[in-house]
Amino acid sequence: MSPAGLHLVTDGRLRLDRLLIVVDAAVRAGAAVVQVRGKEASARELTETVVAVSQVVDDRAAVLVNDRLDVALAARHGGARVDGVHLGQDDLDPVVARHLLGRDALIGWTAHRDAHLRALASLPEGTVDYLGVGLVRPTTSKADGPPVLGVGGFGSFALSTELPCIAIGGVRVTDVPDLAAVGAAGVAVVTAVADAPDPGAAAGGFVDALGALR
Ligand SMILES: Cc1ncc(COP(=O)(O)OP(=O)(O)O)c(N)n1
Ligand SMILES: Cc1nc(C(=O)O)sc1CCOP(=O)(O)O
Ligand SMILES: [Mg+2]
Repeated sequence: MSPAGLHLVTDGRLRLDRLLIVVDAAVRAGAAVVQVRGKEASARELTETVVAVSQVVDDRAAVLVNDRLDVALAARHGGARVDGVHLGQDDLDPVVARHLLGRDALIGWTAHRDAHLRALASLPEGTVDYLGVGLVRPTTSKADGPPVLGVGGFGSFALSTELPCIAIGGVRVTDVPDLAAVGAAGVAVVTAVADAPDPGAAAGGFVDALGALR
């Protein structure tokens, strides 16, 4: 399963009915990955959201769970197709996630410092499939986010790893050509799609911009 393309990261502020409309529009437009993120949700609420997202997505995109390996496993146990997880540096060990989710799962890890690359190098080969690297620009979607790298900082980081790097943090559709030119395999967005007047059109803009550069 390839991590390349547009990742829609869901906006935990949205009600479930609106969230599913945004997910459906983004996937219809060609988003490759939907990452379900709900920082305030209980494990049970987040599992219900993952199951509902998985039903809407069907086989049109990969479904990942942000942070919560337990939720990914619970949703799978309930019969939902969950393809993997996106883990941060403070989340469960990706080695444990790989062990529990299996060889075919898609596992992403957040990285934006040299120390993260050293930690990556200490993992068994094949543990992590891609890196989420940001911030590209300031964002209102993550409290206490990491420092802004800008496109140049993202590019330097991407050069120092062989794993595909997904750019995140305030990414706009007009950033895509520059990000792709410095090595982005894809981009992950919350606001640029969820807050757009027409989320499907916004997602389609990203998909077209990424596709035009392949
Ligand atoms: C694609 C992608 N990249 C990075 C992140 C950030 O993950 P994390 O550091 O765990 O921060 P939270 O999303 O948990 O606030 C991501 N979610 N997706
Ligand atoms: C969830 C998340 N993680 C980031 C990181 O850099 O680790 S930035 C981010 C939020 C991205 O949302 P938007 O597209 O609205 O800026
Ligand atoms: Mg996290």
